[in-house]
Amino acid sequence: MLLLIELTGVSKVYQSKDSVVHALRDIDLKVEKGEIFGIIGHSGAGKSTLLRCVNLLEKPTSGTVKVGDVVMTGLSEKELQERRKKIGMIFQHFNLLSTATVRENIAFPLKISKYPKKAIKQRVDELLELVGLAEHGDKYPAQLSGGQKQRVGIARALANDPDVLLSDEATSALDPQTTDSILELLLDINRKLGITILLITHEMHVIRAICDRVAVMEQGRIIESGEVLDVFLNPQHATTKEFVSQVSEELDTEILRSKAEGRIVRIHYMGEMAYEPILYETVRATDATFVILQGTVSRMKETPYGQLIVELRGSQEDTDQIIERLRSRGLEVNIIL
Ligand SMILES: Nc1ncnc2c1ncn2[C@@H]1O[C@H](COP(=O)(O)OP(=O)(O)OP(=O)(O)O)[C@@H](O)[C@H]1O
Repeated sequence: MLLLIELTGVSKVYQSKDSVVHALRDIDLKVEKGEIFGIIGHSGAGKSTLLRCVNLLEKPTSGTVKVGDVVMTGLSEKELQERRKKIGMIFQHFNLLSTATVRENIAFPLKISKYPKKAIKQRVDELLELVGLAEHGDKYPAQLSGGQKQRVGIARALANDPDVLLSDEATSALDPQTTDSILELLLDINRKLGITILLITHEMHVIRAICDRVAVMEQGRIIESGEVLDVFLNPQHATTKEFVSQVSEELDTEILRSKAEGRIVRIHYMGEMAYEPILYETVRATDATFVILQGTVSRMKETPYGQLIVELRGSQEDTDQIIERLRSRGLEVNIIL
């Protein structure tokens, strides 16, 4: 895989008269070309600072930032301005010009890049079509819904045909339904244009919906990172577990404990895996029985992903054997009780 963004040993210290804030501490991050990479963390973890260090809107105190072949931290201000044209950015509050129409907002970066006038109109038409706003070009931002405003933001960010899109909490100001439609648009853009997306969020839902890999930040550090599925199935750090629980079914272990006669396990399955026959066959080979206590199906990006909470009733030996066999058939099994 080709690396598109590479941060090495990046630190950022904000220093004022009476305080020193270590916003980023020795960050190493590699984002591959074509992937959607998510950074999640609580408020103050350093996400915005990290994102803004990628296009050098924020200058790292130390470390290097490379985007494509270009060492961003080695560029002059003029060179930076040029390189930034190929790094689009979208924002939580859209940052649109309120006195300009949708078309004018989208045309803005093209004018700065000295696009020929005729080509601008055509490019804006293409972008309006891409983000689903073909009918709204002559409106002003105040006449649009939040989701539509973000679509304008996305069109503007894509105007100069960037290789990277940085997304700073792009869906945080939107309701859940609108959030999903914007996430779908980002996924669509990633697929159609092959554009690499680096996004920051405090919502695990966003990570699960569209990201390939995720990094968890806390106090200026990356505390955990990996493929989204691996992090979901095996969160290591307490903060990661907390984020994962945002999108997991809550289990009332007290109730389970009082009702259960046997051992309770959580089985995760992915894609079209036919878990029920596997479970049935595996249990049938022993003297044990099972009861399904809870089952959910959701999506991880576009792959169906489910969890099944099962009570295994039988001897320790039988239930051990069942768990081992399920695991050997590729299912992820966690023992809850
Ligand atoms: N310009 C600045 N001057 C001084 N301190 C700053 C500045 N920008 C950010 N910080 C501090 O750096 C730390 C990281 O902030 P940052 O905004 O990157 O976090 P975040 O994870 O994006 O949080 P949020 O989601 O609240 O924006 C915080 O303690 C913040 O107060």
